[in-house]
Order: sequence, then structure tokens, then C-alpha cells
Amino acid sequence: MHSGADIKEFGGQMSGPPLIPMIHAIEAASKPVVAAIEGIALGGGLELALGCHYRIAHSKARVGLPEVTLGLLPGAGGSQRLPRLIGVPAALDLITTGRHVTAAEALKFGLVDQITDHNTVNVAVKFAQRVADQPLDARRISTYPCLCPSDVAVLFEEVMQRVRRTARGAIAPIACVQAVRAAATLPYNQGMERERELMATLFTSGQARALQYFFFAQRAVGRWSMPSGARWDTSKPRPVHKAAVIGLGTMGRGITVALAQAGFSVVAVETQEKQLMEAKQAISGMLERGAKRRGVAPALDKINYGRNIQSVADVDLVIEAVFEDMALKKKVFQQLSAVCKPSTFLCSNTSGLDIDQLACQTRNPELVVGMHFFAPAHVMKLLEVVYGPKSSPLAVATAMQLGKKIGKVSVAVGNCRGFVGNRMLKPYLEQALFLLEEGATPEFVDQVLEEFGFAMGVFRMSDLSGLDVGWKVRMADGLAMPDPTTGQPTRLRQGRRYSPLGDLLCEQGRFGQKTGRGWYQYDKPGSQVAKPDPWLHSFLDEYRARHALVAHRIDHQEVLERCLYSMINEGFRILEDGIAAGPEDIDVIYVFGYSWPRHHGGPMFYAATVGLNKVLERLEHYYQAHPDVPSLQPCHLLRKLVASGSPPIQKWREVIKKVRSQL
Ligand SMILES: CCCCCC/C=C/CC(=O)SCCNC(=O)CCNC(=O)[C@H](O)C(C)(C)COP(=O)(O)OP(=O)(O)OC[C@H]1O[C@@H](n2cnc3c(N)ncnc32)[C@H](O)[C@@H]1OP(=O)(O)O
Repeated sequence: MHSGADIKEFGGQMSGPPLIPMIHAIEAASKPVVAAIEGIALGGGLELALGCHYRIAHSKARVGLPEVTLGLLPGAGGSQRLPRLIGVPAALDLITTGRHVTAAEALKFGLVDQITDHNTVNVAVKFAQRVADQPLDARRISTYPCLCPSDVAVLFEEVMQRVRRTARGAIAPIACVQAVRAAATLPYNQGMERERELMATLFTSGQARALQYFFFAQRAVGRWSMPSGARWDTSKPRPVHKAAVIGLGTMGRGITVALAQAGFSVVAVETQEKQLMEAKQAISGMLERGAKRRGVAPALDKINYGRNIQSVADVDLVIEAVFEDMALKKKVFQQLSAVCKPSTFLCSNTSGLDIDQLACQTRNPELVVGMHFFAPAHVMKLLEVVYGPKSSPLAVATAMQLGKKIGKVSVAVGNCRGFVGNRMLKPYLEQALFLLEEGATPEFVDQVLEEFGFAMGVFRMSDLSGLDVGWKVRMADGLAMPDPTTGQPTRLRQGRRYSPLGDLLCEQGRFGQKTGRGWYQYDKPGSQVAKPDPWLHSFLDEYRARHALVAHRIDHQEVLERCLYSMINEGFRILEDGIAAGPEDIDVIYVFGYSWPRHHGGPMFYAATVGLNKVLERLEHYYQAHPDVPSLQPCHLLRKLVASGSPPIQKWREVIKKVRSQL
């Protein structure tokens, strides 16, 4: 197995002999060199194999050039040899996506010469003996002409456009296309020179650092810990064979699909007859489409539907996904506690309600945890596993393990309003509304955020998820109501600045895409094409006039800083409160759950890149200008980190520990 270069070395001195001359020496050798590929050959590992004269792979092997996912390109000749071996279109696919391919697919591409189910080295030795006398001139890939389709210029143009569209500001995929274009248009030596130049730019880029940090962050979140000291390596999960989902709305349906696709038996309960019928149809459709894509049989028989909560009596784990209403959820947890076997884990898919209050409804509160999925639950990779003060390490370990089995990136977090993701989203959304009050338009705010790399700006995202969702929560919190004395929507609630703009839109029935109107207008309800809405612009003008607000020019920098730094500040509060164990947890949640651009590493890594002192200074500036917005007040941990000389992100945990021990 060769997983390529040691990524940890990229930040410093690389050990070992330089790879490029070594690969050239192998390729130039007068004796045949056969690569025997077992396990995986990625990155530099595959580049080495491409320098060999033949490649034999075990049938279970996987190969790929994943450098792009680390902000790099295949810089040891991979971008020049692969297109010469398998053709430009296939090489562009592999190099720009970084995807791993199976041995069978590699054989189809002509990337390997033979696959075997036996001992690969033995087969490779026999192969070498067989070809020992054959001339090698035709086996040196660097000498191959790069076979291009006749419309290669059009192909490169199309791929470049697609890559620019999907890269969301990432530079490595673009450099990968440029490197392959060099292979297609230049002699090998000049192509290698171009590869070297492009790699030199990428190698020292902030994006490469961010992506390499994120590679390790993803792995670090699996090593969860709880404030009690319980940890991933000392807490054993209990196996789950049969699970139940309660409530088959959008979330419940997605969760059911995710469980069934991973091979779990699922009892899916929905008490409303009509909703149950619709859910059955929708779930079957999702399973069938997913199975077709993956070329397997749909897991329809894994699911038993029912209207009665009694039918979950024998399951090992339940995920409640009923409407986001505490009273309703409490009732469901009381019923579950009465119906289920005492050892059943009871989990809630709440997106921010208090897990502890739910645990209190049950006989075994230590078996209660949150399992917060993200919509669509069968697609989105993120799962927040939320432990309350009573949750046992066993329950956390089991939920984390289940998450892994259904293909999620699971992050264990503490219990607080909104957990990590939605708690940090609140100041971000709040700033976006304040910016509208002060003179910005939804289009401008979204444009700035999308240029930064978010898949969708805050207003397009709100229109997609539905404005009524937050409205209901604000009503339940007693926020979204007019001032009882004046009947007017006030801009100050509970002692702090509040923007009622979202509530006012909801009062007009503007719930976003689903109603065809929200922060934007749509051709029809359900349409996804957002268009600026002149009505909204007049509405904002009238609103400002009513509240004597003078619109001022808001620039790109102000949008970005206020939206992102207020969110980051909340991230520091979360660390200070011990809700997330480390910055990596927050970053992984934001990349996988909130489309934070991965090449910026996540909000906490981004803060480190910008410079903590700069983040602090800008927050102080904005807080001075808006003293009624507490989320702009720099938090203690941020100040402490700056006072400690802004240590690298890998050292933050030490400062956090000190700050927490002083609390
Ligand atoms: C001037 C230019 C000259 C060019 C020089 C040559 C340059 C070559 C470029 C490269 O080779 S870039 C690296 C390309 N390779 C990769 O991107 C592979 C990354 N790894 C993976 O995708 C996966 O780890 C895996 C290999 C598919 C295995 O997955 P699995 O789920 O089985 O295990 P993990 O938990 O992911 O990993 C286990 C453990 O190993 C660490 N690790 C894996 N790969 C690397 C690596 N390439 N460098 C350093 N560390 C690696 C991983 O972090 C885990 O560690 P932990 O401590 O247990 O968390």
C-alpha cells in the first residue's frame, strides 16, 4: 500500500530521495520494471507506478491522483504521463476530481496491464520473466504522443468552464486542467516544466495549507472526547441491528433511506395516514434512484412501515424526527421510553432543542443523545452527535459508530441552543439582515458570500430552506411579534438589536422558493432560479424610511467581515464553553453541513489565516459601531489567544484548556 507522500511533510522539509529523478531513472532503465499494486497507490505512489514499464494490480487495489483534494496537482510527472497513457478525457476526470478508481476501472482505462486475485508480487515476477526479452521503447510513457480527440480545444474549454464553476474559487482544479493541457499541447520536457511551475505556485498557497489541515481535521473529529474525560478509544459502542425512525417528514424520510441503504432493518413510523402513504412512495423512489445510480438492488425490503409507535418495541435505536416542537418531542420521548426495551438508545434529530429536556422524559436518560442530520439526510455527509449532561459515553460511541456505518462524518458536540452549526449560523444570519437594514441588497450580500466560496449566499440559502422555519422558532421564543405598545415591529428585542425583516416577509406569505417569493422572486413556487425582486427593494426602502434608517454604501469587505467574523466569534465562544472539543470539530461541521468552502479550511482555520489579531481588531471596530449587537463583542477566548501571541491552530487546545480551567 502506498498512500502517496506524507502530507505532514508538506509544511516543512521533505525526506527521502527526490521523486522525479527517481521515476525518470526507473523509466529509463534497460531492464523491465513491473509495478505490483496492492492495497492503494495514490498520488506519488501512482506516479511511481506510472514510471514503471508495466503495472499489475490486485483486484482489490485502488489507484488515483488525489492531489487536487490537497490543493496540489500530480507534481511528479503524473499530470504528464497519465494523459499519455489513458487519454486526455479520462486523465482530466481523474486528475481534476482526485477520485480513487478500482482495479477493474483502472484496467478498463488501460492504467494497469493486468489484474489478479492472487499474490500480486508473485504474479508481477512471473510477468516480468515473460516480458524480459521484449523491447522497452514502447513502454516508456513519457515518450508516448498524447492522443487527443479532434476537438481537444473545445474539450479543454468546456472542462475549464465546468471546473471554474464548481471550484468556487479553488485554484488547484484549474491548475490541474492547465497541467493536462500542457501534456496535450507541449513536448514532454516542456510539459514537465509547466507542471513544475504550476506545482510551485500551488505548493506554497494558503489553499493547499487549508486543504491539508482539513484532511487531518476530518480524521481528528473521529477521536471524540467529552468534558467528563470519556473518549473514543475507551468507550465501546454497542452493535445496532434494527433501528426505528419516528416521523416521516422530509428529515425522517432521508434518515430512513440512509439507514436502509447501509443495510439496517428500519421500522418507519408515521401516525398520519396520508403522510405515511406519501412517505412510502417518496422513500421507495429515493431508494430506487440511489440503487440505480450505484448499480445495486434497492433496499426496499429493509423497511417496515407502521402508524403505531408500539411497533418499535424491539429496536436497538430510535431516531425521532417529528416536527421541531418541544412539547411534541417530549410526548414522543415519554411514549418511546414506555414502549422500547430498556436498553434502546433514544435519539432526536432536533436541530437545536435541549437534549437534556428530552432525556428527562425517559427512564434511561443516559441512553439519550441528539443525532442532528442535515437535509437531505440521505445525501448530506454531516451528522452532529449531541451529548447532554446525562448522555453516557456508550450512547455517544454508539451514535458515532452508527453515523460512520451510514457514511456520515460524525462530530460529537455538547448540548446548547443550536448545538455548533446552527448556533454559529445565528449571528451570521443576523448580520446579513442588519446589512439590509443599513443599505445592502440580498443580491449584493449573496454575491460577496458566493465569491468567497459558499455554494449559496445567505439569502438564497434561506429561500431554499424556507423562511417559515426560523419564523416559527422566533415566534416560539417570543421574538417575532410586534411591539405590544405601538403595534410596530421594533428593532430592539430583549435588550439587543433585532431585525424583524424576516418576520415581515413571512407575514406576507413569502416563505422562499416553495411559495415562489422570499428574498428573491421565482417564476413559480418550487422553482430554483432566484431573480432580484423590485418589490423587495421598495419594501426595504419603505422599511428604512419607517425606521428613519439612512442607507449607506456597504462594501465587499464589510459584508464579509461582519458576516464571517461574527460567526467566528461565536465559534470561539463555543470552544470556550466546551461545546466543541477543538477548532477542527467546528471546521468539519461548517464544511460538510454549511457549504463553507473547503479551500478556506473552515471558519476557525480561516480566522487563523486572516490573523487572530486582525479578527479581534475588526470585531472591536464593528462592536463600537453597533454596541447593541452582543455577537460582535469579541469573546474572552479570542482575546486570550491574541494575548498568547496567536499560536497556530494546532496549539489552540492548550489555551482553551487554560481558559476553561479558569472559569
Ligand atoms: C515538488 C513536488 C514533488 C512531488 C512529490 C511527490 C508528491 C506526491 C503527492 C502526493 O502523494 S499527495 C498525497 C496523496 N495521497 C493522498 O491524498 C492519500 C490520503 N489518504 C487517504 O485518502 C486515506 O487516508 C487512505 C489512504 C485512502 C486510507 O483511508 P482509511 O480510511 O483506511 O484510513 P485513514 O483514517 O484515512 O488514514 C489512516 C491514518 O493514516 C494517515 N494518513 C493517510 N494517508 C496519509 C498521507 N498521505 N500522509 C500522512 N498521513 C496519512 C491518516 O491521517 C490517519 O492517521 P491517524 O493519525 O490515524 O488519523
